[in-house]
Amino acid sequence: MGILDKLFGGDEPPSTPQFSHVKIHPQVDGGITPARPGFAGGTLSCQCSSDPVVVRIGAQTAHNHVCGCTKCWKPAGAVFSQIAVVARDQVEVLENADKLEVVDASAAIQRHACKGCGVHMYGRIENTGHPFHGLDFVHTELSSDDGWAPAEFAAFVSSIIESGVDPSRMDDIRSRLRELGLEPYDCLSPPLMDAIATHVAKQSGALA
Ligand SMILES: N[C@@H](CCC(=O)N[C@@H](CS)C(=O)NCC(=O)O)C(=O)O
Ligand SMILES: [Zn+2]
Ligand SMILES: [Zn+2]
Repeated sequence: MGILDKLFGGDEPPSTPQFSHVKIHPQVDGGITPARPGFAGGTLSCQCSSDPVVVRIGAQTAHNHVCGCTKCWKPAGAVFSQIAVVARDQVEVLENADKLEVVDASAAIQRHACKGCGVHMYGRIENTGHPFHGLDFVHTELSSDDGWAPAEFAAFVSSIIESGVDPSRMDDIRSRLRELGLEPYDCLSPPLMDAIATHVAKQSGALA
């Protein structure tokens, strides 16, 4: 294929990780930017053009990943969300807190969404017995600051079918995730699943 075909379209789609017709999420589709060493947080803003909700995150996030579940907020057109955790005491609403509402009070993760644009600004676990109590869930793509920890894996991949993705596309989607270095799992990653199981075993007494 000549250079003009490559630039302006030929028969074969380019196959480098930067160019794929399988779209996952805007933060990973063009390749993944590494975290900046020493990065210590920033601010998130919702998508309202006036009076946006602004949230300060006072630390680097951990366990960033793309999530295919139906409950996490996704930007328009994205098949996956991108979500990370940070200690809840590092999350502070700076502006327009009155625009926030909890989308589903019965969910384990209470997602505080903007009533204006629908973006989830943070998800909080209020159940003190939950394995992830103390951690808030945030979408760092809502920040214009550079240096956030990038996605490391893909969670709840099969769940994208529940949003209407044709099951016949799953092989291509899992291949693309692996190409991007995002190992696909149908629940959380093994370290996080082990952490949950350890917590449950300690609560039941099966582990000391
Ligand atoms: N298949 C379900 C999975 C939902 C689910 O379990 N989501 C995970 C990942 S965010 C979770 O921890 N949910 C807890 C919650 O939503 O409160 C769906 O897509 O709705
Ligand atoms: Zn908004
Ligand atoms: Zn999710």
